[in-house]
Amino acid sequence: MASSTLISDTQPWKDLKAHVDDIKKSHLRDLLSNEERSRSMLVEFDGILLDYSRQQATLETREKLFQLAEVASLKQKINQMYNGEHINSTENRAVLHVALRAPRDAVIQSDGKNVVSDVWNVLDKIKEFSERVRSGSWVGATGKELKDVVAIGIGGSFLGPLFVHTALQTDPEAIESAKGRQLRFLANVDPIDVAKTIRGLNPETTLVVVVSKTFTTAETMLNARTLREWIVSALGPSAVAKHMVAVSTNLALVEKFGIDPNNAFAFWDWVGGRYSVCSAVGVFPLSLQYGFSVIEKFLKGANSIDQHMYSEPFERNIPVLLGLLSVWNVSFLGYPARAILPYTQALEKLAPHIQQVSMESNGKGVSIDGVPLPFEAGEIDFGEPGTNGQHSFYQLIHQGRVIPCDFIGVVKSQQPVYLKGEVVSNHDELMSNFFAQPDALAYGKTPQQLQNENVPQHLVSHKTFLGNRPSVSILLPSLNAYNVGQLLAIYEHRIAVEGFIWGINSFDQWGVELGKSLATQVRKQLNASRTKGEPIQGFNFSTTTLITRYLQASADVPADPPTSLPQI
Ligand SMILES: O=P(O)(O)OC[C@H]1O[C@](O)(CO)[C@@H](O)[C@@H]1O
Repeated sequence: MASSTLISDTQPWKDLKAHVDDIKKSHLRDLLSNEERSRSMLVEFDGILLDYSRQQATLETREKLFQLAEVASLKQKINQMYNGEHINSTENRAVLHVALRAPRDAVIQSDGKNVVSDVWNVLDKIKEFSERVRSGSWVGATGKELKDVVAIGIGGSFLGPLFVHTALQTDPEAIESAKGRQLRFLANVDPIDVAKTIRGLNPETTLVVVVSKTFTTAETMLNARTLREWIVSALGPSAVAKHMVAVSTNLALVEKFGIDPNNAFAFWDWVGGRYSVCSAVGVFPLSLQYGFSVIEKFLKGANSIDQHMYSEPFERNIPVLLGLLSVWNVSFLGYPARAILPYTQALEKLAPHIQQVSMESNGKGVSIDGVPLPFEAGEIDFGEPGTNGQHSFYQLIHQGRVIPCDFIGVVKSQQPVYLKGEVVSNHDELMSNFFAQPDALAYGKTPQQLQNENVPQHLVSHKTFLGNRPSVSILLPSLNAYNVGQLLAIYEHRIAVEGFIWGINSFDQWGVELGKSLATQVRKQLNASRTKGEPIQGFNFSTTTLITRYLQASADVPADPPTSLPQI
């Protein structure tokens, strides 16, 4: 396929379009009665079991998707990514988050340089520094141990680390290694978030980590200045050297801010913000909390999937299969959303993280060559852990819109509970739902079944479930640092596969810029109005009215307010 050809102009795309009618004629109820088909839709790798037999797809669909992958040059694109080619063409950057979790002796080149040695130099520095803090040999300005860490960052400099932290909080090994320590995150510029984050913390025992790839993000920098003020007002200006450290690709700005670059942990422009959890962005704050050895297992888990993605034939390649099926659901069956439904509370921050990775990566309107797409790319991701979600939005999933679901279950609970007299453990109860829901969605319930159950006629249509609603089931052996790394990499690669097929650039994010620059204009006018009484100008009637109302109603805010730190 010529590089400027849209994927939708290719024969395999057209074949899949034509195939939709055949698929829509069959019901999952019937497809699932074919055991041979179901068997061939099970894939196992390194303890993970993927079952995609509840997709509205046959073996013929799969074959056609492989033909689409072929014409989209999927294998070549994966290789280009792993070989450090500048596949993020609009920013002229390589995309090498796989290098962040490669073993020490691996060789991954970018621009003629083996980046793995740079990665391990930073990992060694993280290990050394975090051990000093954890052992109490690095202390605060008043000689007290730094037991509490606040990581300031937003978007990719927040969501991934929060997801991993939340997952590890229930892992016995991680709990043990985090005893007596606290890790908190500060993302939103809302002063309420600042107040909540520092509530109950003592600056004397707190280490603040400013995490920002660019070190220019407005929210992060304002929060960093606020917490610097919190430290300085309690301990004096010299305390910054002991209480503030940074993670960034922009060490010059780190220094300008007043943080010693020796206490900064670098990463590189070939790491996209939303793909940065395996860089110092995640590894540093998480190592402070759990110790480097726990976080190294997380990196090893991600690396296991990186190797699988690179070398496994597509028929058994978990991220490739998932990516192709997502394209099938979105672009052919017309289901634009996906629900991420982990049946473990430990993964409650998986969906928020994947929202960014997926929607910032694939929410694009043009091809990588800048040609408007004649189809809609990207997926709307949302989710909640089961069973909570069942009591929230599952009604819509069962009887309203068709939303392909990812069910994620864990064989061994990290915190099993067995109550005397109960028939099943709490974990069995949870997993009963994990096994039941996909079949409820797939089979549904027919009017005939309801009539056989003597349901009154006027309720039959209300109680009917059409079924034929697709899902995948992913079963993990347990949930520890290693498995969390595997799961992260599966989603990262699946999203890349979707983008490679759609022929878009999954690694830039120009769509976040417009709102940011408009906010700058508003900020300037708020300032000019408050300090010089200038009228609001240059906006439409609606925006002018809203801003003016805001200014009038908050007129008691002094033009040059005294410094105050939020307190709740
Ligand atoms: O790490 P930084 O540079 O502060 O950026 C934070 C986030 O902001 C974004 O640019 C979106 O606004 C994300 O892509 C990024 O993860």
